[in-house]
Amino acid sequence: MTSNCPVIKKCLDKANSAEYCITMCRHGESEWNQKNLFCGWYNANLSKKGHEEAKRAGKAIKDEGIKFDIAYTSVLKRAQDTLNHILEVSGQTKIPIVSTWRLNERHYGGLTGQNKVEAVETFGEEQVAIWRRSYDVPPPEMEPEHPFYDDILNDPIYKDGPPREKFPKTESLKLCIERSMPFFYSTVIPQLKKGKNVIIAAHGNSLRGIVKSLERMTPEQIMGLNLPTGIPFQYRLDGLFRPIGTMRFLGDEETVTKAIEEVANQTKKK
Ligand SMILES: O=C(O)[C@H](O)COP(=O)(O)O
Repeated sequence: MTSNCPVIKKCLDKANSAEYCITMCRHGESEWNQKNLFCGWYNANLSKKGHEEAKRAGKAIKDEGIKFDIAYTSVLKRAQDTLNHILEVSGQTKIPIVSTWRLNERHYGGLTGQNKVEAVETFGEEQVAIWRRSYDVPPPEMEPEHPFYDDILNDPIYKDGPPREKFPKTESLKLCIERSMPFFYSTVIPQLKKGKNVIIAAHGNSLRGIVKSLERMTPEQIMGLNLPTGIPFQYRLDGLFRPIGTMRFLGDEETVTKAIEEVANQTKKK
């Protein structure tokens, strides 16, 4: 794209010249992933397999010689423990880590704690697929009598937010993006602008929201995106933070494809 306007030309030159790289990774398998339960804001542990996945993610980053200046993660331990494994294995435990609820998994509302296959038996495959992968249709709200309502609302990990009056009862991907992307643009992008190497360790849907925003995907396109647990991926970005090419996973294609299919098929009977 070209322009004779000096201001536009300067902007285009900047966009075409600058290049940034950001690494992101969904947490390793959690104990609730292992039980095939909707998890959302419940603070589940990593499973044994999830710890191993996170260590493998660290090895992949170490083998590529990727060095970070700063790391971002959610307030949920499955993402924080994944990040710690990555930084320990790749020998960079001294970098600053910022944890924020804004990078939390999307809140799964009343589905939290439900088995995904049983949810399909109750609500039907199409409805569950819409709740899992659509852009703006949230699952049913988590009501005060929900078995995990108090555990989540009163979890001390939320002492710094969100405020009680804005504490979510459920989230669509759109609502998740509305609290994650302001953080991304106001906090993460400025670090990239300063030439810092950034890693974000977060969750399947909070990362889908970042990918949708970066790639300017339509609601139809984002429906088809599933992210595997514990496999880092990178974007190269131009001066306007638009992706140069698509996401690149740090793993062999067969492993990545199989892991993505497993996520997509979690609602199917084994
Ligand atoms: O929160 C959860 O249940 C999972 O981490 C994401 O689940 P999904 O892949 O069904 O959205």
